[in-house]
Amino acid sequence: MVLKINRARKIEGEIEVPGDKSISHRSLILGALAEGESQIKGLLEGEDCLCTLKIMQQLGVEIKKEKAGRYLVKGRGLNGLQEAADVLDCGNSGTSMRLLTGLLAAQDFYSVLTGDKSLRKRPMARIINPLSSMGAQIYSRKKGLAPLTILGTQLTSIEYELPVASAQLKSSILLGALYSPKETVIIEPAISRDHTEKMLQGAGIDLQIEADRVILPASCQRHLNPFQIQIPGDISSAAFFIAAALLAEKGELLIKNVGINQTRSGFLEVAAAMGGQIEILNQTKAAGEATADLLIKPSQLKGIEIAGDLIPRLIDEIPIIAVLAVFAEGKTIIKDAAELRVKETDRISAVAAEFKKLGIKITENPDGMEIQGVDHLTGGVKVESYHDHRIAMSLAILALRTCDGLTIAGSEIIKTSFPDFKKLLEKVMK
Ligand SMILES: O=C(O)C1=C[C@@H](OP(=O)(O)O)[C@@H](O)[C@H](O)C1
Ligand SMILES: C=C(OP(=O)(O)O)C(=O)O
Repeated sequence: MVLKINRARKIEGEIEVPGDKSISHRSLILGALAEGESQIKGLLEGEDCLCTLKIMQQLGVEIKKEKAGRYLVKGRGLNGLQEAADVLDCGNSGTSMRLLTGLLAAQDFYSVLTGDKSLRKRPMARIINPLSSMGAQIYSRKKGLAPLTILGTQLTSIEYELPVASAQLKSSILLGALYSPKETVIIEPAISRDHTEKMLQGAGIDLQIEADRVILPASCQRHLNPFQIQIPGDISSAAFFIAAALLAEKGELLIKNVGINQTRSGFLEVAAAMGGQIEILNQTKAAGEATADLLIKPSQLKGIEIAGDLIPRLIDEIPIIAVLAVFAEGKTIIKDAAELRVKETDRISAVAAEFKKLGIKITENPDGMEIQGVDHLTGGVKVESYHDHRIAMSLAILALRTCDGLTIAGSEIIKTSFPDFKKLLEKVMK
């Protein structure tokens, strides 16, 4: 599917973005493991989360849709999942595959997890290795690639230092560790998103969080309480609209009810450091997660350096930060972000290749990129999504500042995380 986006000088209005993708996956999984019925409001109905939803149903969990975004999950307890009759398809979703592998490794049945062409190229050895040390029996294609075959078994605990700051890896180990009576310790090289920890604690699991580690104390009898959750708007989706409003010439955009959890909100810090005018209003907490309304005004941006521990706190926002950098004065340098090479596509080379088509000066480095700001972009060319939703949406926002717009090929992939992206963008383009 091809998406044509034209120049927009004014971005204005009041919107809400769909529910947080990370929290949506976790609500479905943890709801299924709870003892009783959980109610989820604001679930993201993007394809990634719908894959998790379908897999939980295949594992015997009853999940009822009451209305848009509102679901009842009939939890079966930690030991109530059933063997699925078929292969479990994670589609494009790394979160589904990595979290569910940890969970399924500890069940007393056999499972096979697969995914689309992109997911079958993404590294799974990072979860297979620690889970195998816990006793898991997981078989993969060469180099740890999916499909994965899992012969569920009793897992033991682990003390493990993560080789990368990855919330998927941390969560995968934690889900498996719930089934071990011994203590598990996970040490992080830098803080990654902590939704799993917050939600497990919220469901009554004793979990200790220290500066660089998460500890699941020994326990013979763990169980999860059912919960009610209102999922906040996804800051990773909001980032596209924040960028559109910052780069506009005129207007003002209010985005209501966005999750601003500290471990996720690095984008807001970067946008502010670049000179972006973003007011954080009506801060509150919903289900342990900080939320706020964001008021964004057109801003003159300047280039900065982005590196170190900040990277995991904005990892999915780097393609859209690269778009901000194109229209910032001076140079923006992004370092320590080699993880971008193993996302839905290699996001460093995808951004570099597509920006070069537009005449933007960008240098690709092994762990990041350097972008020189421009005054003016002609556009009028066809660019590619690389089957990556965040690349497609970043290019759509870039198009708003080109004279002749852009045509984005492969835009159907946007539905993995933001099905109404185009509709919402058209609503605020004036
Ligand atoms: O745990 C999660 O929900 C996610 C963690 C991040 O991946 P990594 O754990 O691979 O960094 C992020 O890129 C992904 O979109 C969602
Ligand atoms: C990397 C992403 O997701 P996942 O790893 O779940 O495919 C993303 O949404 O940008």
